[in-house]
Amino acid sequence: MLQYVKELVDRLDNKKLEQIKEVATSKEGVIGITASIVLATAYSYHKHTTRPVSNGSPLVPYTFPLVGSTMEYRKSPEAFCRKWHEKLGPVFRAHLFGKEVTVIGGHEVKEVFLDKHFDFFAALDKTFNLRLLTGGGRPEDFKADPIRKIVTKYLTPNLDFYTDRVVKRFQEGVDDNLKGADSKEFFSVYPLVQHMVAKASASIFVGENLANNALLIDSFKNMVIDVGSELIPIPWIEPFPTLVYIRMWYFGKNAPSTRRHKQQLRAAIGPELEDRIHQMNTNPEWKRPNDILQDIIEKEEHPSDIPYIDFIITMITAIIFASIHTTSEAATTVLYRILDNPEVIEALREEQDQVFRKEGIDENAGAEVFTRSIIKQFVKLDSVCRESSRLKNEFIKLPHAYEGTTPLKLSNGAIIKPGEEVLIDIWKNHRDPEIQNDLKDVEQFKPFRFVSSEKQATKVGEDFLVFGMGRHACPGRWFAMQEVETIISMIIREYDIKATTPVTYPKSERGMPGGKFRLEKRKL
Ligand code: HEM
Repeated sequence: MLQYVKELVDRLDNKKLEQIKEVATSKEGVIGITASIVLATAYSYHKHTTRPVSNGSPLVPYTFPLVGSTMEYRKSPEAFCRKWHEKLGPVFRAHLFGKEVTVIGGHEVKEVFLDKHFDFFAALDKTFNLRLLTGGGRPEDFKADPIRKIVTKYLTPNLDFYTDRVVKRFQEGVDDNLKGADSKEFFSVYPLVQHMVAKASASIFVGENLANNALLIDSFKNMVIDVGSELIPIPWIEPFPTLVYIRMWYFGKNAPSTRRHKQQLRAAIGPELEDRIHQMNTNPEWKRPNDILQDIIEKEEHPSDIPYIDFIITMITAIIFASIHTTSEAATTVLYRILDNPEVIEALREEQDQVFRKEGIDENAGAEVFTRSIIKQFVKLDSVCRESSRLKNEFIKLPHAYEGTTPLKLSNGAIIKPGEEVLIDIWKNHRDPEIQNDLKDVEQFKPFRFVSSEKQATKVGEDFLVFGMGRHACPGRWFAMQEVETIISMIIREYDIKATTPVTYPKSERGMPGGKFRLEKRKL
């Protein structure tokens, strides 16, 4: 029945969805939805008695249908992963987030990441559909492929070229926060690095001029957080894809924060776009700005059936969603590890001095020395970044939808049916000594363990899944890690940093490390 309703909603246009909203919020609608939920629950309860095996995989037993094992997982994802891996092995079935799914860890993750029939974005769309959430664009414009192409063609090959402006904007980001003071205690790392990342990324994505626009920077920083905070999972909705879908659409249509960000992006990018097109058409002397926006204008075809500005805003929105929060969170994770292990700071400063001496760089030089080729020589720093990311609170995530047309049998016997989703168990692979190539003390943070191992922080594999793996592995990872490593390099070179309260690490799947810290200009 629910599948039928889902298909119905998929075929509806916005006007009809408005009508559904009216019905859903009426008294009769509420009674109808409640009755459907009760009926579906009863049906599901009847169907799901505790079975030892499901679709060829051992099944995590659960008592209550619909809820399944979600509560057990959310109470302590780590305990859940540990317990069920020990009992059931690297691949098992579990009723999580509203449905039975196959959870895949161990070497078998390759069978998902390397199979072209598995699609991360198709699965993500069901719980985080960017088009619905931002209330704009056409379904095909919010796909990964065009964004992947833009990142791969225009961003990654030009990272060296962009170094100067990145460093300048990082510096500005710190100055904005210190407001002329030499020292300040911060409540948390995230807002500081998020501001730095947003400014530097904006200067590359939409250009130097727009990176000075405070409202646009506000959207770069807060769009993802505002949308994400509206989507805190509601356990009673999760089992009903149609309700999840309506919730996203309703939020995208009506939430004041969505409207604000859409308006801010349009108000900033619209006039800039008009001006650039005017200049390109009329002024042969015009100096072409070097940024991703200009690359898109000149080299990307735009669909003729949507206004040009909508196309551009859709692209920029998708890039913002992929890049700003992810990179800021990564930098936050690394910086807290360093604050928690202050001896690392001295080792990293020594590494900088050694590289500077080798390259004949004056030891009093400013942050502009952190070019890509210099950053690449900071192997200790890179190891700290990989190790911090390996131990991050990543548990069971990265849903992948199986888009093959016939059932697929994994090597362990698990059957994946067309249309089903699998989830990846990052926690297991990041802590399994065998997968980790016989690393010792896998639970411990050992900052320099990857120094001589050819395992850079951007090197994906079954032992490092932060950026996914295979042909859809994150194409922005070189840019992201360069930003993270430049931020850390700059901060430790120019400031003394010290945790002023104990660093805390989240035990749940949401959240980041926390704790206050002090930044103080170094007296060299
Ligand atoms: C530390 C920061 C980042 C993390 C942790 C991260 C993580 C990920 C992950 C897990 C995926 C899915 C991979 C898969 O399906 O196997 C992904 C895909 C993607 N990421 Fe990132 N990402 C980061 C930064 C960025 C940046 C800075 C950009 C762009 C400038 C970016 C653009 C993309 C795109 C376009 C895809 C889709 C690739 C495809 O499906 O072909 N990411 N990212």
